[in-house]
Amino acid sequence: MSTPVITVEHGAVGYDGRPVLRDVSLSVTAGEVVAVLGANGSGKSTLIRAVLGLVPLSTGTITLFGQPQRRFRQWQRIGYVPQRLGAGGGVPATVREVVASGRLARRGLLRPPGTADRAAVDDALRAVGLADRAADPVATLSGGQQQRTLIARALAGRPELLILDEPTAGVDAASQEAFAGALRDFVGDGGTVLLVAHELGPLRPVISRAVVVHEGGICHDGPVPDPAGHHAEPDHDHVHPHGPDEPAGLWSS
Ligand SMILES: Nc1ncnc2c1ncn2[C@@H]1O[C@H](COP(=O)(O)OP(=O)(O)OP(=O)(O)O)[C@@H](O)[C@H]1O
Repeated sequence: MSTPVITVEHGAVGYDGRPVLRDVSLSVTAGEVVAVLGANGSGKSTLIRAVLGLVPLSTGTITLFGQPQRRFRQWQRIGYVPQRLGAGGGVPATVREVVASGRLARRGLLRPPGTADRAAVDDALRAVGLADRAADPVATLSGGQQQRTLIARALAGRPELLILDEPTAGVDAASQEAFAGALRDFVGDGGTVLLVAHELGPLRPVISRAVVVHEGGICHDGPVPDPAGHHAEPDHDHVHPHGPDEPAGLWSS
């Protein structure tokens, strides 16, 4: 069997002494698309930030591509798209410039972009359906298109593992479809994906496994669970309390 791309063993994370994740174990193998689901504040972002080494584990271990995280130096193998901070107004850069910045770790700051860099940027723009917007300032794009630009930036680095925090939250349907297609191509080329999501929408057929975080632990690891009955309806507003046996807010809270 191939070496897992990500292994978390008995991982715990706390902020200011307050535990957020307790005894979390997770393994992701090459070619998987794993969705991390769970209610607001359950610790989904914390889990992927721990994998990326952005927050330290208080106990437990993480390995990346078979190497202990603390000794891992090949961060260019991983592309990361953080949670969107809202409309990023005032960014004067063009779409191409933002996507090209995803090549910096590969080529080094002092070397001018070469043919391979330009090809990687073109491929990434095409993958997310933004080739025709390459010359436009990012600020003139819709929120969904801006999010696609950030995904293209991560893809331009030609990572083997893509980690995304709520890539489709608040994103228009066309962008969600474009992103699902880009993910499918990325995985078809041998990539591995770990993403946080609230609603899977068009991503659902691309997801191979779901991990549900609940009260600091993983309460489900397996096939994508069905959103229970009316919870799947877009206008369901979650004003009622959840039943005792339902992982509260599986899809949203
Ligand atoms: N840097 C931080 N310092 C202190 N507490 C934090 C920090 N980041 C997150 N938390 C807290 O840790 C808990 C888990 O947060 P996290 O962002 O991991 O949850 P989440 O499941 O990703 O939530 P959401 O769906 O709202 O993005 C929350 O109670 C949050 O307030």
